[in-house]
Amino acid sequence: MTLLDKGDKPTGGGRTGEPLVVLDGVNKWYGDLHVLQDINLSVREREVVVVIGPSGSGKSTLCRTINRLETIDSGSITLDGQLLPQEGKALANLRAEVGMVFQSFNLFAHKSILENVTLGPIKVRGQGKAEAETRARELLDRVGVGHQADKYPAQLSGGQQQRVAIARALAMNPKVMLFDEPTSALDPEMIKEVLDVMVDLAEGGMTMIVVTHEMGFARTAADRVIFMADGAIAEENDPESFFTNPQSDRAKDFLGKILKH
Ligand SMILES: Nc1ncnc2c1ncn2[C@@H]1O[C@H](COP(=O)(O)OP(=O)(O)OP(=O)(O)O)[C@@H](O)[C@H]1O
Repeated sequence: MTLLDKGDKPTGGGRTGEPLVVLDGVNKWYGDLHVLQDINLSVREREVVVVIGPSGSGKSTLCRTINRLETIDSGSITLDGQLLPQEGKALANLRAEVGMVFQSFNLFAHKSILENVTLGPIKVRGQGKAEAETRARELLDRVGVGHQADKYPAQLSGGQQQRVAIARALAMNPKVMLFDEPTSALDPEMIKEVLDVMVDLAEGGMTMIVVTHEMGFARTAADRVIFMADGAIAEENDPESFFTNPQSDRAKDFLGKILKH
């Protein structure tokens, strides 16, 4: 079973559709550090883009600019043709359309699992409680934690909490899901359960941008791998070509190190 049937997504012939998230000449500085350097990136509907690169290369910052957790200094970012708003209600609505899953699960400790998932739909989307709860239970079932709905985050394993975080993002019916190292804080046996949910999402046609060190996921689920170095997109390719024939010395060096582990 997939979390989203292909039929739920617009069809465009082939696996991917129209450009959905478009970054055009995006630059960002932290003081003197040019953390994002002229980023041009177009992610299409239903495309799964995996972003890899050395520590400090700007991967998280890239994700955070896409849902405006960070502002940019120049260039533009559009979602479905709309410029990303900077503030106010429009920004809250935008965040609802861009689901984000972080390394740390960021669940509300004093709310039940069910409440964690219904909060956004009720507060931001204006859904009724009953409708939000029905949808939340459905999503929690689908990520395999439906039986934990009445518990609190501390009573769940890390892998279970991360699956709740994914359900919480999906409850807002996002157009795109961003994952920033979603398995980095997990014990090895829990990594697979989270990756399985992500593969399921990818197969279901969700548009995804995933920062990860899980090269198995990149090889099997990605349509495209982007290699970042020093704040720039140094190289991009389909996974097969990227992993078998990286072009730049930086990418070769990076893969040499990461694939040894
Ligand atoms: N709020 C901030 N203020 C100043 N510098 C920052 C800030 N956030 C990140 N940086 C710096 O920006 C650079 C890019 O950071 P970023 O977290 O985007 O990299 P990354 O590729 O995701 O790294 P990692 O794989 O280690 O998470 C780093 O040098 C980091 O120290």
